[in-house]
Amino acid sequence: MKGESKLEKKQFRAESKRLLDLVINSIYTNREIFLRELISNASDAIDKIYYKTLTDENLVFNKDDYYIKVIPDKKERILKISDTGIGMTKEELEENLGIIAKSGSFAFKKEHEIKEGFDIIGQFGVGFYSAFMVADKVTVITKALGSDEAFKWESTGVDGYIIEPCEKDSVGTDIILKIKENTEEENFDEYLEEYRLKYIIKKYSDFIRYPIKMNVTKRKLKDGTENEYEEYMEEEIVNSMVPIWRKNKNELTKEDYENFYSEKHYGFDKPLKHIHISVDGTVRYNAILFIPEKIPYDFYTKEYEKGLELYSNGVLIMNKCSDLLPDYFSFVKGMVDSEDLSLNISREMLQHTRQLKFIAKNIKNKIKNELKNMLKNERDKYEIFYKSFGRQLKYGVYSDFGANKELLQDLLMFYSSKEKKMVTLEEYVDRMPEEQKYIYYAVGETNDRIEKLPQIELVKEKGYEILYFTEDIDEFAIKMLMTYKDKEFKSVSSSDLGIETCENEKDSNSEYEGYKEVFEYMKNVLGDKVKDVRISKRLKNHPVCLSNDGEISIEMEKILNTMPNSQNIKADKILEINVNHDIFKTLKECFEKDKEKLKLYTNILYNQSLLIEGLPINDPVAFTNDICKIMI
Ligand SMILES: Nc1ncnc2c1ncn2[C@@H]1O[C@H](COP(=O)(O)OP(=O)(O)OP(=O)(O)O)[C@@H](O)[C@H]1O
Repeated sequence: MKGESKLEKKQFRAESKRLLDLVINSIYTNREIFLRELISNASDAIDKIYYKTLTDENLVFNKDDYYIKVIPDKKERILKISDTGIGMTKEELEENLGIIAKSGSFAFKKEHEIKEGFDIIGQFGVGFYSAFMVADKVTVITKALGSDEAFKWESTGVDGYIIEPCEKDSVGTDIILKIKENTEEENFDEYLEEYRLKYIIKKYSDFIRYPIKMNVTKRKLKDGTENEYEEYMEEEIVNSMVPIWRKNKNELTKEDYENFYSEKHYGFDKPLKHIHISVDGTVRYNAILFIPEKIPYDFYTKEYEKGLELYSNGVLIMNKCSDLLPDYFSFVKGMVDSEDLSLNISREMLQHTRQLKFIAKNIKNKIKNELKNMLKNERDKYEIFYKSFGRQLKYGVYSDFGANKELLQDLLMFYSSKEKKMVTLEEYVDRMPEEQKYIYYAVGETNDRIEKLPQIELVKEKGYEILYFTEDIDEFAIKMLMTYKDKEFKSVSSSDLGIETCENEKDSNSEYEGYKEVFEYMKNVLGDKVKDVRISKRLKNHPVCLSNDGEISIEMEKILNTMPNSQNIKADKILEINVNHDIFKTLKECFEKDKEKLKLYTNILYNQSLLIEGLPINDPVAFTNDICKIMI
């Protein structure tokens, strides 16, 4: 044996050199994942032993004998990752670590025709080399199952590797990394720090199914003293092994989910609702999703990143996989773990999105159903949710040209003039009187302000319910929706309300005929500020209001004009005059006797109608001067 121990320095194969360079410099965006890769390899190696014991009756798998140990040595700048897995023979060392991108695990899988339910993570054969991102030199000491020889593989990177026999007592593999010296840009010391290693293990490998052990520093009171402490080392299992999402729902309490929510830093609040999904179909996956109670501070900003954590068989692949959530459910937090994902080489992105698409669609429906159930059975909770995230659902109705409106329409709620609380569209439509043609809504800054709008008088008098829209997005979403259960939406400010007034049309028209000139004159005074001046059919007590013709409402004009690059979009405004109000007599008198006064009054009335609408007055100084003129 010893006679053979001539140093065999071998070159990596040519294509491997280039690949090694690629691994070290560009495949991974984050150095710390080297530990995830090495731990995944160790876990695979233990899986392989386990698999052998299933098929070889001479072997027994004693769970306690199988673990991974991470041992940092700050002084020597050494980080060692040991496992009690299957180990490698000399040939396997040569094959697996001499040719980059040759995955022994993939070959093992093929060779043993591994069936469902038994999963080995490695498949590309590059993970191991990520060690060179943090180490100058990597040494592998390994003894294969069933062999009494051990071998050492050593490399400092692109210049090749050596393999020589060595001593090792037990079956398994030690990966020994000589950690690089710090540079100006990079702090490599952190990969020797206990707390940092623990953090990385927890982050990426918490759910590896074998124990990952580490000796950790603890403190205790020194014997015979009252306040002197001494440090000692104790072995600890760092990972939690069985992930909560693989547990049976019945075993878990609300607190378990809440703890998971805060451990994972999904939010500082308590989740309003959790959804635990286990799917065992064509694509198998487990997921735990949360609907938060409170809006994350950056939720309605550009900085907010939606997405779910994505695990492949217990190993974290992506922190925020945005493809898993549609924008309208971007408030959902949580994770997905699947055994069936096709990963790409760095495990950072997914090569094929078919499985991911399937999972995303599934998740979307689950969230929708959960929200529907909440709305039906836990109304108070739903209202809390809606207060925080209702706006996002409305954006969902509006965006993508209304592609998701059907899915979301039953989740919408608005404040009702009648019920004095939030109601759904279904509730509104179900109690509509038979003769009511439209779903009426009014737009304003607050419910109180809408309540006082002159425009709502007629609809209210008719006894019809009005939905109050107080958020910018509301009217845009509703315009996209167009109808709900075949009922069209109608703004109380639109020129045609579709309500038959009590006075017959002829009467009011003849009245209009009589005063046509007055309105024509007023229209001329206002020029193109308004499209028309008309008799109001909706006003009961108030003298004037604005309404609009066409698709763009006055509220929409307001919102559109606050946007960058707004094209000064204008609603077609109608100045409506209440002919039953005394003001009308005054206007008529002025028309006959004092045209200058009629001009003055017209401008004042117009500006008043703007104020009621919450629109800016073009010339506030002129307006106050006009008011003064009538005071003196
Ligand atoms: N600790 C270990 N014990 C036994 N064999 C190992 C160990 N580490 C690596 N190997 C062998 O070396 C091969 C190459 O490892 P490497 O991490 O480069 O690729 P992989 O795990 O197969 O794929 P991936 O790129 O997905 O990580 C593995 O497939 C495995 O056969």
